[in-house]
Amino acid sequence: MTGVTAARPPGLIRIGTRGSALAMTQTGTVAAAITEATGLPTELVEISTAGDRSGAPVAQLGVGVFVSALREALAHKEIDVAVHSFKDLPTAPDERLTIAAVPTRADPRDALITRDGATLATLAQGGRIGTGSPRRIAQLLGYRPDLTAVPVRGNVDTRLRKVATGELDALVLARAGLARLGRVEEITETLDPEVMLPAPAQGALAVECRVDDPSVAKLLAVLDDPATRAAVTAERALLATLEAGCSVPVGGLAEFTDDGELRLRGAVCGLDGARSIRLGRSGPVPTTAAAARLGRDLAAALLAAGADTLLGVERQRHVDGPAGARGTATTETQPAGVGALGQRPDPRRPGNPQAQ
Ligand SMILES: NCc1[nH]cc(CCC(=O)O)c1CC(=O)O
Repeated sequence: MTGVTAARPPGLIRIGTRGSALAMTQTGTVAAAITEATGLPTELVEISTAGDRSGAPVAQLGVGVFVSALREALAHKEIDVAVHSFKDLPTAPDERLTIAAVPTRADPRDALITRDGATLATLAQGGRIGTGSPRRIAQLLGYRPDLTAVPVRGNVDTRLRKVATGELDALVLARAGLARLGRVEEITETLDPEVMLPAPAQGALAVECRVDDPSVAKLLAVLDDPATRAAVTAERALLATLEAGCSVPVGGLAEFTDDGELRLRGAVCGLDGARSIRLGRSGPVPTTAAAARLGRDLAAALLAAGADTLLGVERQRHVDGPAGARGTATTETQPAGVGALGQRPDPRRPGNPQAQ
């Protein structure tokens, strides 16, 4: 890929994507929606990311492994638009870029796949369950301490085959990914967020362009779903304030209630699953700033309830003053022995918990 732009047809929108089946499918959907809404032609540009090239566990590769190469190509004008799984985006903003659209989210929950119809409750004692995600491992062990988590990488087919052949007894994947690949029929159980709180922004896409390209930003705006944007903004503000990336056990899910308020649930887990702190908070979110405040407020409440100890991070307790959001809904703090449980594997993110 080069920065050459001269030869393209007028109006052609170049959309960068990872090459995985999941990424190609979701980017194809966004491309079709752009053409539908604007009449402009699109071209998919496949970009290989560090996360695609390495087979190492994502928790070790660090934040942004599926994203950085796409963002560089976008910033350098090799593409006009980048489509990401929103949950793969680092919380630190890229000042060169803007998320011009957050399309309507798919089902954000996690899904369990087993061979014989077993559910998480009925899986055989001591079963081997495939996931390398610290968030999933912690919550699985919190519910079923007898299970063994086995790290898996690779495409969805490879992973599903490991269940079919008996190498694994079960697998946990995002429902949205399976749905986009047309594989929902493989799902044995869609996990209740009370047991398995999804990753912040799971099931949502981020459609990015350059800040200095307002004409493309304007085109993309038609794809934006304000309700999804509000929910994801709250979840991501929670994550950012907890200074957590995709490699630490933090769950977050925001949903609109019937009376139009946003209800945000958050979970911070010790890595061994023995202890987790779950809290909820809801409030009106007339603006995205209010949604972000809801997320920061819930993060502050979680930190005050012991999440800082659980994450193994020493940090200032100070977070924004009281905000518009009302009420703490739920608190389920599992038994406690306060101690040096989850040693945080990844003390990156220097910076300011207020960032974002
Ligand atoms: N980190 C990998 C990743 N990024 C997005 C998805 C699924 C689709 C989504 O959440 O939008 C997945 C796979 C998984 O977690 O099962």
